[in-house]
Amino acid sequence: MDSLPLHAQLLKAIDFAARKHVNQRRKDAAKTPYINHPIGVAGILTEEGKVFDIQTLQAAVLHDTLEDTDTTRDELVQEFGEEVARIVMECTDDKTLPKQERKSLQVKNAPKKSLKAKHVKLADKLYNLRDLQRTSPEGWSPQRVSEYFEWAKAVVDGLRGSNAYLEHELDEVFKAGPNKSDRVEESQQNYLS
Ligand SMILES: Nc1nc2c(ncn2[C@@H]2O[C@H](COP(=O)(O)OP(=O)(O)O)[C@@H](OP(=O)(O)OP(=O)(O)O)[C@H]2O)c(=O)[nH]1
Ligand SMILES: [Mn+2]
Repeated sequence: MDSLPLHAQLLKAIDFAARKHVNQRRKDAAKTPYINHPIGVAGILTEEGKVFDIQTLQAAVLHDTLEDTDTTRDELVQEFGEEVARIVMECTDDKTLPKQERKSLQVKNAPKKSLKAKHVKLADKLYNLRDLQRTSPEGWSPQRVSEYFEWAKAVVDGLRGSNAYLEHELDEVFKAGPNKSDRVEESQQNYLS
């Protein structure tokens, strides 16, 4: 594994995640393939966070495999080594817990995460919040979207001090709030009328 060039190590993670998420879709009306999300999270890390560490990028691509597919920790250790497996574990919620408890544990545990896991978590939240600004998942009320923003802000506050670029982008998202796309549409309508 370590003998592969870095770009091949990253491709291996992308291929692994794509096969694991193959039958999953995002919750948007267009049913976007789920894999767009982990790849986008890794893209945010390089293009906006200036994070180029290979283990962090592999973990970003793999970050939802333990939580949302049949992937095991051992499999990640075998394929990608202990450090990548550890970062993915740090980004994984215990789905056997009730949802409210999972959500409060994310807030409570955010400051205790390793720097690499904090980077992945910041990029994950940034992707999901922008996705919410773009369109609501099917069945989500405006109140549920606002609550997600409020909760995500509490998690992000616990991750601060780890990447100024990502934190700045998140501040912009929080400043605009959940209805950004509505306002853009309105202003475009005004402009056209
Ligand atoms: N905004 C948005 N999110 C979607 C969409 N499709 C799937 N998701 C996923 O849904 C999760 C947020 O929804 P919730 O109802 O709060 O959480 P849950 O799925 O864990 O119960 C995120 O999980 P996560 O990545 O594990 O992150 P986290 O929010 O749990 O930290 C996000 O990736 C979509 O179309 N838009
Ligand atoms: Mn995610």
